[in-house]
Amino acid sequence: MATAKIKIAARLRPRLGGELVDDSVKVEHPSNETGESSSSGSSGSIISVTNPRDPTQVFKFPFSSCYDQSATQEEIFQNDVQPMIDVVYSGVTVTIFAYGVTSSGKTHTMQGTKSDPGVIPRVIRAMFDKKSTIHEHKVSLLVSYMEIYKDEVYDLLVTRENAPKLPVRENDAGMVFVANLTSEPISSIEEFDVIYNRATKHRSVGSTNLNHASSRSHAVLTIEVRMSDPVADRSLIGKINLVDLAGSENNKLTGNDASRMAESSAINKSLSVLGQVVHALNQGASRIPYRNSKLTRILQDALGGSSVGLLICNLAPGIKFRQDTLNTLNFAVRTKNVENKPVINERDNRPAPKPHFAALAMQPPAPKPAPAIVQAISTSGSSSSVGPIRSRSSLVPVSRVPRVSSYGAGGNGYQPFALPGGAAGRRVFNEKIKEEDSGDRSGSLGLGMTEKEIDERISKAVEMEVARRLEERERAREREEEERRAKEREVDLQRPSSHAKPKSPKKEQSLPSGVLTPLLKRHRDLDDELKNRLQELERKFERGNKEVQLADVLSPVSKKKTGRAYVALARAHSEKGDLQVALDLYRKAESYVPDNVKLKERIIEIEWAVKNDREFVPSPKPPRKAKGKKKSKLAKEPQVTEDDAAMDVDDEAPKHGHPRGRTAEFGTERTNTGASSPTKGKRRLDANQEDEDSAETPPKRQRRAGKGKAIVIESSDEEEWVPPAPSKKSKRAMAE
Ligand SMILES: Nc1ncnc2c1ncn2[C@@H]1O[C@H](COP(=O)(O)OP(=O)(O)OP(=O)(O)O)[C@@H](O)[C@H]1O
Repeated sequence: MATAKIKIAARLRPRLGGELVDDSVKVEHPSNETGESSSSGSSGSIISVTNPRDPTQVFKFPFSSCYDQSATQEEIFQNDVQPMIDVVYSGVTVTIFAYGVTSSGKTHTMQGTKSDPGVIPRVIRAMFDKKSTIHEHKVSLLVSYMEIYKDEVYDLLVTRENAPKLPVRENDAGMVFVANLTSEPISSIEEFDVIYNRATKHRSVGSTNLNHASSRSHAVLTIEVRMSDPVADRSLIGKINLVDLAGSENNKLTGNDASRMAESSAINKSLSVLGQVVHALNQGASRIPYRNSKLTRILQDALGGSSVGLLICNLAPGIKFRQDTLNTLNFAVRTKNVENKPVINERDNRPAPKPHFAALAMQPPAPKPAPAIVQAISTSGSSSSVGPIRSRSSLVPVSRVPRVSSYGAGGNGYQPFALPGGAAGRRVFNEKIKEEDSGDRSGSLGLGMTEKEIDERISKAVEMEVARRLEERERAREREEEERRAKEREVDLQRPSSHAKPKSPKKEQSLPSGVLTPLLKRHRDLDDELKNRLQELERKFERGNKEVQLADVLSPVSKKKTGRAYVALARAHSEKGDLQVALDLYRKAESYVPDNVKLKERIIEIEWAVKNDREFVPSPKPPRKAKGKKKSKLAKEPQVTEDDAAMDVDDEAPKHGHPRGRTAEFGTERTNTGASSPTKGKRRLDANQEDEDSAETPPKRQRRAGKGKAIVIESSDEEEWVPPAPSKKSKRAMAE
């Protein structure tokens, strides 16, 4: 199947009033034969940025289209967007997204102004122009518009008061869609304008120091074209997703207040996941973290999926934004290597014979690869014969009726990013949709079932599956137990009679009744306990698995930071007495710093306290009692509490030296000792202590921590470890 790389266009916006003039970011065009530099958007252009650390050095970023301050909206549209319209009309999904730091001109590029319209109004005009040239098919256009605000999806076509948070779902073919998003038919540009202007007012916009009308959400406008061929009884569905991302924000510059900060953090987080997704795709990772944010989940098809992509990188000029410009350009460089496998989205509308229910489990035929036109606009030009499009199998049993968009059914369950694919497998569903049209089932997903019913079915299926697996495991465990008992019996029988224990079969038979009852009860109790443990293990595994998957994609430094954050939270809960919550948080921390021995010890201690319903008091380590020279040597060492040791999750700190400045982030907080330690009531979380520990000899370690801790684990009554008084003999030896 043909592949198409995401095309990149970079656009440097003009200086705004009050911005300083400098040349730190420039667009350079190649010169033609007459020595004049060619126009914006011509191939061979580069963006050059001076190195913030060394002004003599310049970073150069070549992209297929680079637009300078003088570039017009029309130029960008003609060069990069117009060719996509034919792709959409060939039944392929196209995604165009504007990316860049706040105030870099994303909204200006995508939306523009009345006097200087941007990509969106131009696309609409081009879509209607193209429509008017098609006579052999019945063509209809539909619009849907959503925003992702603080990681929740809202429909912009309904008023905000009526707009619930919309769930993001995945159909059986692995395509992601936003459930219950409305889509309205549009028959003219004027009609679109009315809908769009009304919807744009619903979008979350706020003022920051950098942009008085800053987008606080990611907005996705989708125009869908449905072309039905009445002769062949099939239809093609093309889509164009126009995405105006919110800009990444440096909060030192934005001057955001608390509520803006919350928005900003959601924006930055989703953009950071976007970066991780692109990185993982470039690395060929087995797991791409699409699910870590709604934005990436919704853009899944555009990133490594089956749509054709164009990324417009918006850049703000000047030194003030230079670091952001470099970040944006680095993101663009990585995105340019992402390969998609575009497919034609075709439907067969012929009615199918009533199927046997087993046919519902049938895999839909592989979608057709995209036509040559996609190749023409692809910058990669690479093509390979890899298998059918990426499609993940559903977790739900195959007999479940797959969900499809309510094509022609009033908009519920509309799939802006889904490619429902081929023909025969879908006939069944089309028929069901028709059946549903005649009935009145509001909230139905086009299958004669309401969403609630489908959800119930899913949870039932999942419950049954879990019950089945547990039962299977239980049976396997019983079998093992039975085998073990049989072996034991065999060994007993083979034992020579001289060594025979009183537990001979004869004796067992002669056991008085009543003796067995408590034994059987105990066996049942053990059985129950085992079952509980199994369930707990299963829960732990699932929980751990999620964290481990997340930890997989983080850098070592981020892992440690996350681990520390969890430890700090856990400690706060432990101090409040929320031991179960604290325990969960410590376990989460462990997923990020799995090798931290002290953390493991802490987990064991709290597990013990929770299990035995005891209070958990992280006791301070008693001051060391030493005499003579030894005492003065020890007195110089910083006193570290037991609690410190367990919290220490940073193992990268230097072996010697003092707490570093950065440890203040998670590394300093009040001790509960009030001891006159050199940390003056602050607790260190750096690695010095751990390193010192590991340098100690085993007996010394045992004396210092192991022995005291072991007592705490074994018995909560003996929390303090007091060194034993030296014997007379050792006193004599010391005196000598
Ligand atoms: N090419 C351009 N020509 C003229 N003005 C521009 C251009 N690009 C951006 N601007 C102006 O710069 C300001 C910021 O642009 P815009 O709101 O589009 O940024 P943004 O990247 O969408 O910001 P945010 O992420 O905060 O929403 C606006 O006043 C806009 O009119």
